[in-house]
Amino acid sequence: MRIVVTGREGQVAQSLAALAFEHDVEVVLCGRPELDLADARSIYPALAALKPDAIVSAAAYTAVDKAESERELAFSVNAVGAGAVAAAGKQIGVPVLHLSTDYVFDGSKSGAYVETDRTGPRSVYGASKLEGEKRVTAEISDHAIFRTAWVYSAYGHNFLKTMLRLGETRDTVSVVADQWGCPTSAEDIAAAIIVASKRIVSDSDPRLRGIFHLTGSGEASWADFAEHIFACAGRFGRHPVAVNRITTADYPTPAKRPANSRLSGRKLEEIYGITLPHWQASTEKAVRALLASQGS
Ligand SMILES: NC(=O)C1=CN([C@@H]2O[C@H](COP(=O)(O)OP(=O)(O)OC[C@H]3O[C@@H](n4cnc5c(N)ncnc54)[C@H](OP(=O)(O)O)[C@@H]3O)[C@@H](O)[C@H]2O)C=CC1
Ligand SMILES: Cc1cn([C@H]2C[C@H](O)[C@@H](COP(=O)(O)OP(=O)(O)O[C@H]3O[C@@H](C)C(=O)[C@@H](O)[C@H]3O)O2)c(=O)[nH]c1=O
Ligand SMILES: [Mg+2]
Repeated sequence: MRIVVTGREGQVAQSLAALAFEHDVEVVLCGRPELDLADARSIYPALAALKPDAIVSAAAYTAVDKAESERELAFSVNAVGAGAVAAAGKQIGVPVLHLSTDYVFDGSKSGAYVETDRTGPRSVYGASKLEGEKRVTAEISDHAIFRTAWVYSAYGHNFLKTMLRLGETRDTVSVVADQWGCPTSAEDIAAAIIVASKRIVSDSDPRLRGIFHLTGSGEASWADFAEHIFACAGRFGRHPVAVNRITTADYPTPAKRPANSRLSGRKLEEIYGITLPHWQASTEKAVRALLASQGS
């Protein structure tokens, strides 16, 4: 089975490529210049040429703060581009597995969000991803949308790598303790997406289609996440770094983020039988992989 993935250097794209062999699938990454999400006309020819059995729509404009001043580009990539990927899947005749985000929610709920909860993005990035979800749903019925969150890995840019970089030169890092969510390993997402792709390709059950929440088990504030990252790094010989727990008001950013974007994984568990590992265990794996590759 050949899974064609949008994006080349992205965390999820790279993790899918890394897991292909052990899951006995072929993963082909497809990105710029042939496939440019900001150029909708490039999308169908680039994907069709690769003869996919399933398409994983993982590429996106993910710079949350920058998106506030690049609204047009964010929507062109995350909304129009995502819709064009879905339309291409429909034309080729294969399912589309699309990635979305916890930032579609406003964060005012007290418990974990379920798939049917009302959305209300607080940022341009979140709004552009929500519009992407709507377009994917409108373009192709043979789709699954996976909302994930707080993604980290040894690849690309992410909070875990930012913390390890800051920790190299500091003894204390200030991190917000009043935003809650579910840190999620890109590798765990990739494994789940491969399993889901196999299911969706071979089973026309409508219950496998629609929106699903796909996040690491457990929950954390960004400060909790940072503390755990530094604890893991300490076990691999890094000097201790303290986390100064601050509030959102102490850390102004261009984009507003939800105070609570914990996602419930119950639907995914019930329908696909998939549960991701606890974020703490996967964070330790990612820290180990990163520090081993840096030789520290
Ligand atoms: N990162 C996170 O914390 C979260 C991510 N998500 C969603 O999960 C998905 C995967 O995220 P992640 O792997 O972290 O993403 P990354 O930010 O690591 O990578 C983004 C990818 O999108 C590609 N891309 C950006 N613009 C374009 C464009 N115009 N044309 C083609 N490709 C483009 C990049 O291309 P190139 O390879 O050329 O750099 C890169 O491969 C995204 O849909 C994202 O919205 C959801 C929740 C959390
Ligand atoms: C770097 C840093 C961030 N923060 C805060 C800012 C923010 O509220 C929170 C996270 O900051 P970041 O900018 O790293 O993360 P952010 O870009 O908001 O991450 C998001 O990316 C997109 C793509 C998603 O889809 C989301 O699920 C989420 O992962 O931590 C600190 O408090 N101290 C710090 O030193
Ligand atoms: Mg960021």
